[in-house]
Amino acid sequence: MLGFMTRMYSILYPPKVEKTTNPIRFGILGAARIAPIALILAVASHPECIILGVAARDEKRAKAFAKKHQISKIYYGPFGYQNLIDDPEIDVIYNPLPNGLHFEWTAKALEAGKNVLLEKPSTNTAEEIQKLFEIATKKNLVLLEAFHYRFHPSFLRLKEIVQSGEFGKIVSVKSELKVPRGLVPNDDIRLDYSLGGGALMDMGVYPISVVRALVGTEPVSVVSANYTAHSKDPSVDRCVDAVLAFPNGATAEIGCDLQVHPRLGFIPKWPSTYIKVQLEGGEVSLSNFPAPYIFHSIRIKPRSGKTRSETVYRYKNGEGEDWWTTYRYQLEAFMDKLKGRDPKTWMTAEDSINQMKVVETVYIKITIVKGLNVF
Ligand SMILES: NC(=O)C1=CN([C@@H]2O[C@H](COP(=O)(O)OP(=O)(O)OC[C@H]3O[C@@H](n4cnc5c(N)ncnc54)[C@H](OP(=O)(O)O)[C@@H]3O)[C@@H](O)[C@H]2O)C=CC1
Ligand SMILES: O=C1OC[C@@H](O)[C@H](O)[C@H]1O
Repeated sequence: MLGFMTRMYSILYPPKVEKTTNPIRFGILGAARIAPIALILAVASHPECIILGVAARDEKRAKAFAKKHQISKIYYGPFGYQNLIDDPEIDVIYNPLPNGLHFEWTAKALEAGKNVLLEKPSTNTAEEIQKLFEIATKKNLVLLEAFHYRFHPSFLRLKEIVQSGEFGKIVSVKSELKVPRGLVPNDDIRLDYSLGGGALMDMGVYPISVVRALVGTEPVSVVSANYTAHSKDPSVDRCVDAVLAFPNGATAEIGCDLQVHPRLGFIPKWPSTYIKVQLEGGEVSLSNFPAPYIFHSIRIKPRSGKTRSETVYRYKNGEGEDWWTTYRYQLEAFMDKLKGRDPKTWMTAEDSINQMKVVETVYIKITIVKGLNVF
C-alpha cells in the first residue's frame, strides 16, 4: 500500500530535475486530455527536454491549457496547428489529435522537418503509416507510434518469460481492453466515425499489438471477428472480439469494448485489462498492462510446480524508477533515439505498418470498412 501511495504521489508530483542547456523542445497539437499524463508529466522529470508550445483551435482553450501546464508559446485559430509546426524553435511534435487526423498532421509535421511522437493508433490505414515512415526516413527524423505499455519493464519481463523457452512454445494468447459503460460519453471522438472512432481503433489496437509482440510473428488470418455496433452510430464498433491464427499454430483472442454493460443492468463491471499466455508448460499472465505503474501482477503458473508472482517496476539493471509511468519509460526511449543512444526497446516502422495491416484485416472481417484502401 505504501509503495502504491508513493508511486502515485511521484507520478502526479514528479521530482523537479535540472534541465540541460539546450533541451529538446516539444510542441503539442491540441489541448488533448491525454497530453498531461502521456507527455507533460513525463517531460517534467526528464532532464533533456521541455514542452515549449501548444496549439488549440480555440484561443481560450489554448491559453487555459498553457497556463495550467506552464507552457510559454501558444498558437490558436485556423492556422494554430500549422504555426506550431512551423515554429523553428520546436524540435518535436506530439500528436494526440483524434485518430482520423493523425495522418494529415503528422505528415505536415514531418514535412516541416519535425520529429513526431504520434498517438496510437498511428493512422487509419497501413498505407498511411507507411507513407509517414517514408517521409521520416527521407528526412532522417524520429517517428514513434506511442504504444507506451511496450516500454514498461513489466511488459518486457512478461515477454522475456514467454520467449525464454522455459515453458515451451506458445499455444494461445488472450488479451482484452474493455471498460464499463459511462466512461466514453456520446460526444467523444471515439464514437465519431469521421474522426477514426470505434472500439478497435481506440482500445482493440492494444490487444492486437500485445499478441503480435508476444508471438513474435504476424498473424496469417483472422479466424473470426464479432462486433456490436454502437447505439449512437451503427458504423462505429462499440465492441469487437476476434480470433487470430499465427503461422506457428498459436492462436490469439483479442477483445475490446467501449461500453461494457453492467451486471443485472445496474452493477458496473470492473475494466478488463489483461494478457494471458498459455504455453506448453504453463500459463503466464500480466494484469493491468496499460497502466502497470498503478498496480500489476505477473503470474507464472507452471503446469507442474508452484505458482509464483512478480511485480516489475524497473529494468533489470536497475534503470528507471518505481514510479515511472509507461509514458515516462516511452519518453526515455524516444529521447535516447533522438540523441543517438540505443533505447531499451523500440516500436519500429515495420511493426507499426504490420499493426495497421492486422487492424484493417479485422475490420474487413467484420465488414465495417473505415474508408480503408486495402487489398
Ligand atoms: N496513449 C494513451 O494512453 C492514450 C492515447 N489516446 C489517443 O490520443 C488521442 C487523443 O485522445 P484524447 O486525449 O482522449 O482526445 P480529446 O477528446 O482530448 O481530443 C484531442 C484533441 O483533438 C483536437 N481536435 C481536433 N479536431 C477535432 C475535432 N474535429 N473534434 C474533436 N477534437 C478535435 C482537440 O484539439 P483542440 O484543443 O485544438 O480543440 C482536442 O484537444 C487519440 O488518438 C487516442 O487514441 C487517448 C487516450 C489514452
Ligand atoms: O489509449 C487509450 O488507452 C486507455 C483507454 O481507456 C482509452 O480509451 C484509449 O484511448
